Amino acid sequence: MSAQHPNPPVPAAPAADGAPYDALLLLSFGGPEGPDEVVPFLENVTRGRGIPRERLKEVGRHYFLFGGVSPINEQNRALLRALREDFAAHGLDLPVYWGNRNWAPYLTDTLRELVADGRRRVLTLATSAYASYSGCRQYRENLADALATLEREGLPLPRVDKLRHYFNHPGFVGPMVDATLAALAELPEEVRAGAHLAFTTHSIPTASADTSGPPQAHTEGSGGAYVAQHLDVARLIAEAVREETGTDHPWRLVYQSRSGAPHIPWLEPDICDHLEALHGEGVPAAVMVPIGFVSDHMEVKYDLDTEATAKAEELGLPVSRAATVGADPRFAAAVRDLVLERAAAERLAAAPPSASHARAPERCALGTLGASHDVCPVGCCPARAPRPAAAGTDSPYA
Ligand SMILES: CC1=C(CCC(=O)O)c2cc3nc(cc4[nH]c(cc5[nH]c(cc1n2)c(C)c5CCC(=O)O)c(CCC(=O)O)c4C)C(CCC(=O)O)=C3C
Ligand SMILES: [Fe+2]
Repeated sequence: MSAQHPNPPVPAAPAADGAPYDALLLLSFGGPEGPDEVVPFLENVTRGRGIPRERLKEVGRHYFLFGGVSPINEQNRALLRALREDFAAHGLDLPVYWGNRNWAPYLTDTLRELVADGRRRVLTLATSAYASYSGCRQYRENLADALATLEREGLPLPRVDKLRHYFNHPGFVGPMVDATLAALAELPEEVRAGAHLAFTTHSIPTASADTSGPPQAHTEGSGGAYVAQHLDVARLIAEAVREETGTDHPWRLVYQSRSGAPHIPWLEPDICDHLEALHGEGVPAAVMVPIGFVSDHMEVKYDLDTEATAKAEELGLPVSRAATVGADPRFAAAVRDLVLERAAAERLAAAPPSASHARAPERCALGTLGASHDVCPVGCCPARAPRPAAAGTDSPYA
């Protein structure tokens, strides 16, 4: 076609260049989509993780309250659509695939499909914005496991990379600022000005928080990169809200969704204890802002909208809850920006020193921490029992 055309038409704007990548992989947690799927899903999640039986029964009950359906898969389908629309609208010709850690579509099946389609260079977007074992390295372990399966099956192995942490990207923070303003507006007017902001994220064992991020950030009792990154986002949102409303809403980073044995220390305070403390201090209202999550999945729908909201009602404390970014077009645009940034960085790394066309990409980031590393170094967010992890310096795969 175009090879025979004497004068191929020049595109009006240069197409966005995703090379060397030939696929984006949306990698997420997965969730059940019916009552029969709840128990097998929870077995997948908790295999070998030492979660008490009682806690499992309790968490199963949360899913059954919602008909056995987690909202997370539908939310990922919406994000897929948003990404594909955004890429198409901006000339980024990169197919987007989706695979999960704990439920269908399973990551291993997605990787098989991807190589069958001829894809060999994959960039991964995990639905967790921050550094932690659960939110980063565990996904890298899942990638290594899936690659090991493909290898056993004699399939070609794609090279798999992972996008940097995006907690401080303006396309992630911006929608949360708007959501916080909207949640403030939902509070009764007479308590609004005095409302506190309760930024929430998933609690993790303090030992795991202290070793989150690259090794140089590992100090006992510090909370590591996990806590530092959340504090930076919380501060950014609180400042933007003050600029917008003219009111200085006091804020705190708190935690939710604790599991594990009671004698093991996890990050505190819990959102419910925090609401009780606020009420005790005479604070008139609170906004819960789940900055730790990318969509309004079960941890948000149950732990905040059901449990914490019931607690607030019992106290007589007016509360509202800010939406997560979900499939916001600004988030989809942020992913495109991160893909193009990483693709440019990979082209630069592969270019001979004399190549003048390869330029260092701009790395967009708000706050005090700067843009995160592209490739997790050795010892980043270590597991209790070391296992192979892909898409890092210590990856057994190229
Ligand atoms: C940091 C973090 C994120 C945020 C980053 C990310 O998004 O990845 C996250 C997300 C999620 N966690 C989820 C569900 C669960 N997490 C559990 C257990 C655990 N999570 C942990 C941490 C995190 N979890 C930890 C340290 C455990 C203890 C056991 C272990 O070390 O693995 C359990 C077992 C039962 C329980 O104890 O709660 C369930 C069912 C869902 C799906 C929701 C839905 O279905 O809509 C999502 C998005
Ligand atoms: Fe979790």
